[in-house]
Amino acid sequence: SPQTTHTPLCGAGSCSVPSLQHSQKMLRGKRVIVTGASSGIGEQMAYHLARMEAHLLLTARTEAKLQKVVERCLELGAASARYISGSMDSPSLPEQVLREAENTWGGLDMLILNHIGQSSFSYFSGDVGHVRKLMETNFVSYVALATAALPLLKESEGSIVVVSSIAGRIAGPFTAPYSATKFALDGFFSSLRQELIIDKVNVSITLCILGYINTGKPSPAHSPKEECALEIIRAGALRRRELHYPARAVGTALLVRSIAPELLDSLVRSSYRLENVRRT
Ligand SMILES: NC(=O)C1=CN([C@@H]2O[C@H](COP(=O)(O)OP(=O)(O)OC[C@H]3O[C@@H](n4cnc5c(N)ncnc54)[C@H](OP(=O)(O)O)[C@@H]3O)[C@@H](O)[C@H]2O)C=CC1
Ligand SMILES: C[C@H](CCC(=O)O)[C@H]1CC[C@H]2[C@@H]3C(=O)C[C@@H]4C[C@H](O)CC[C@]4(C)[C@H]3CC[C@]12C
Repeated sequence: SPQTTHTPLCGAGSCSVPSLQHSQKMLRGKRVIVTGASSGIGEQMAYHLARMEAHLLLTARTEAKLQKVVERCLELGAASARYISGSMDSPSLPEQVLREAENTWGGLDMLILNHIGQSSFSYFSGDVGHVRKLMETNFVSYVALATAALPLLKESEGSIVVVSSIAGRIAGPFTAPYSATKFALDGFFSSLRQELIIDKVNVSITLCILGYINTGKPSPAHSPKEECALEIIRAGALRRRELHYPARAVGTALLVRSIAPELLDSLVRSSYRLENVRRT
């Protein structure tokens, strides 16, 4: 299928699981856009890609942070690194980002969609305006970026990587707007993947279903952002349909949901200390 036929990863009859080194080498000299690259998982993806000697175009709102990330990427060995700052709730930014890639590189190999707007962990406040804005930032801009990138990715037989969450597969409480944006990503990009396969277009779409990742202070309960970032890049390079990270936690939750959804809902509800959750 177009999801798996791009680059032969192992010789006939040899390995079936390509090595980490192999997927890293596959990115040398490739032209990659990473959104939400000024902090967290996106920043770590930029550093891994820099070590792999990729060409990088990074985006986020905060120019001062992007400048520092670009400098570090160049120190780490990026073939080139630049940025565009702006908010992804602006309808013109996705086109601008893709124009920059076309003008500077003449093409694109991988689009990593990772940014998210501000969300809080609280009861739904009834603020429909917030839902609309978050849909623009977390969902519509992903669609706009992928749409603008598709002609270039068709030419290079490249890849789209969509960073989503377990909250985009299993709706727990206190994340209604965020969860809605992540469910929407699954619907859109899984449908688009089907169309690309029907049309024999060799552009892969990898949907990343992440559990809780440590993007702040070190915590044994959360998975490390550095490893998570590497797994996302690797899944994209290998043209996987989905990444589940951390594999065991996400896999178990999805399995329990498919067998006993009400049991899972109740386990999720009882895992929170309700007195700590805000109502506004
Ligand atoms: N951390 C976790 O536990 C989990 C994360 N995920 C997913 O991983 C991805 C990365 O998350 P994480 O690293 O934690 O997030 P962070 O909050 O650390 O980073 C978010 C990035 O998006 C940028 N950003 C924020 N608002 C906007 C905006 N309006 N327009 C453009 N860029 C914006 C931020 O930079 P700036 O403020 O400069 O704009 C930053 O670079 C997300 O898709 C998230 O849903 C999924 C499951 C769990
Ligand atoms: C509770 C979820 C993890 C379940 C698990 O352990 O498997 C979390 C996974 C993603 C989180 C959300 C996220 O990353 C975006 C926001 C970040 C803010 O700092 C807090 C609110 C979030 C909506 C956050 C909420 C918990 C998760 C859904």
